[in-house]
Amino acid sequence: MPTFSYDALIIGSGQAGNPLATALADAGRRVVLVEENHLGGSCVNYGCSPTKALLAAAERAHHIRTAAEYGIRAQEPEVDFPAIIARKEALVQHSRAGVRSNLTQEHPGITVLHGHAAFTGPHSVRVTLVEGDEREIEAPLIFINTGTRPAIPPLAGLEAVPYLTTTELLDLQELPEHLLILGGGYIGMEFGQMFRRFGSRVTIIESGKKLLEREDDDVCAAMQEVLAAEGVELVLGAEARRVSRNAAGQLTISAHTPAGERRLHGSHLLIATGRTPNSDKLDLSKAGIKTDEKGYIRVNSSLETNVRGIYALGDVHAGPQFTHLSYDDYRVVRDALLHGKRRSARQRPLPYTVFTDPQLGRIGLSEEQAQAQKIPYRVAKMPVRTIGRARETGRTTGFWKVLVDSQDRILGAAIFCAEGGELMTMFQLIMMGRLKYPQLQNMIIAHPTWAEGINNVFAKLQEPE
Ligand SMILES: Cc1cc2nc3c(=O)[nH]c(=O)nc-3n(C[C@H](O)[C@H](O)[C@H](O)COP(=O)(O)OP(=O)(O)OC[C@H]3O[C@@H](n4cnc5c(N)ncnc54)[C@H](O)[C@@H]3O)c2cc1C
Ligand SMILES: NC(=O)c1ccc[n+]([C@@H]2O[C@H](COP(=O)([O-])OP(=O)(O)OC[C@H]3O[C@@H](n4cnc5c(N)ncnc54)[C@H](O)[C@@H]3O)[C@@H](O)[C@H]2O)c1
Repeated sequence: MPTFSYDALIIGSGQAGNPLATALADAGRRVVLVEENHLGGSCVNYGCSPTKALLAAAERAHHIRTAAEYGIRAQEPEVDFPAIIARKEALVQHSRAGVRSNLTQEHPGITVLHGHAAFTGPHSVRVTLVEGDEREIEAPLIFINTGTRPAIPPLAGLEAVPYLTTTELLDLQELPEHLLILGGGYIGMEFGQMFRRFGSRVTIIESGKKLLEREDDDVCAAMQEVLAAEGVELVLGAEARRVSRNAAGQLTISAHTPAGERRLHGSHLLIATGRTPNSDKLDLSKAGIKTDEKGYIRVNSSLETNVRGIYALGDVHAGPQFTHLSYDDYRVVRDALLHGKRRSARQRPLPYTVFTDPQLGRIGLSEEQAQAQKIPYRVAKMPVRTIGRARETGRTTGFWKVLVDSQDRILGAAIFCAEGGELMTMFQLIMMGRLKYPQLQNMIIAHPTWAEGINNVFAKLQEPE
């Protein structure tokens, strides 16, 4: 097997690996990047970007269906599902080609290998190329950015039925007549509303007592109300025991629920019960790299593993799994290695958005987290319908909930509102700038915008109940 030496080896073309490869190459390092599947990783190929393209189509269908509320007569939209998938695929191909061009034509200093990487020693890796050849790569710096894959729960009968994960669902050509979704997390909620709006019947089966278990009860209740109002069936606190398929192809999940035993029927089944790290096929033990009990690679605050010179970035180490965090992992490592600036990957702000309609934009502490941490707070909660922009656009569902500390600074916000992700980012900026809420109450804000809510939300500040 031929051996090649590089300054840096990146395993996985994820949201950290790609920019790190180009930054290192720009700094004159000889870099090799190994990817076993598509360049661009999950976000580009089967995560954020394709799902948001589908959600945009679903939202368009919803707008047409509700057009009469605005005095526009429209027919029930005809959903051309293969065309929706084709639009998504065009976007994916375009993005993937952009990543390829950046890593190859624009950065000839990077060697891109299409194959599977596994460790043979602390600083050596065997790459099994898709064509079948093998080569040994040695590098003093190795970055593992191999992400996750869908976790498949131990559900009796699952191996005998044709279930889907998001990866397969994104390439489906027929619209499911009735989609059963096991798991009511981010994927369950986004896909649940999306497929309901495409015209499928949807049942979400969630083991927890509420959707969005990390959020405050009022936020969860509001999300559940929105989904239920659109006709998504929610089966919460459900322990799925078995799945089966009859001769006609109908699927049935038998579940123990608070309302007793239930048999939930559907035409398709999406498994959305979380993710599992792609660390098990890396032969980490050959390099002595340690993982936690779930297989997530252990790292320190600089994202270095227990083996010097080997780093883990993105979802393959424990913690929240978002594109923007993986990208920030890249910045942490880049700054330390190329600019001599150390920054901890712990204690970072964690903004995130659930891309339902309305969106849930979240930053900082929830009320339950503030209570658990015994941080004194007051809470301001304002219904979205009090914002002029909401009434004008007819998007009055939701509320803003903002927590303020004893020094009048913002502790956190839950913005359940049209464009909630964008509006949440304003609160992130306010927190970054350490502004006090009275400074915001008299700020001149262009009228009529959603942002005007900032002037008024704090009028409702209350001590917690
Ligand atoms: C359906 C869905 C929707 C999502 N939506 C959002 C969203 O809206 N916003 C958001 O912030 N996040 C979202 N996420 C999460 C987001 O996609 C990930 O957090 C993000 O892509 C970070 O991934 P990463 O950088 O860790 O690696 P990834 O992007 O997962 O890349 C890892 C790469 O490593 C490759 N690989 C694995 N093992 C090997 C090996 N041994 N050798 C060679 N290559 C290997 C894989 O093929 C893969 O390409 C979504 C995820 C899913 C599944
Ligand atoms: N908008 C976004 O940022 C976005 C969108 C999609 C996905 N993602 C990322 O992808 C990751 C994976 O998403 P996900 O929705 O699969 O995971 P998740 O962890 O968000 O939710 C999984 C849900 O499945 C439930 N569950 C687990 N086992 C179950 C079982 N046997 N039966 C019924 N319910 C069960 C859990 O209680 C949980 O509510 C997320 O952690 C998130 O970081 C992000």
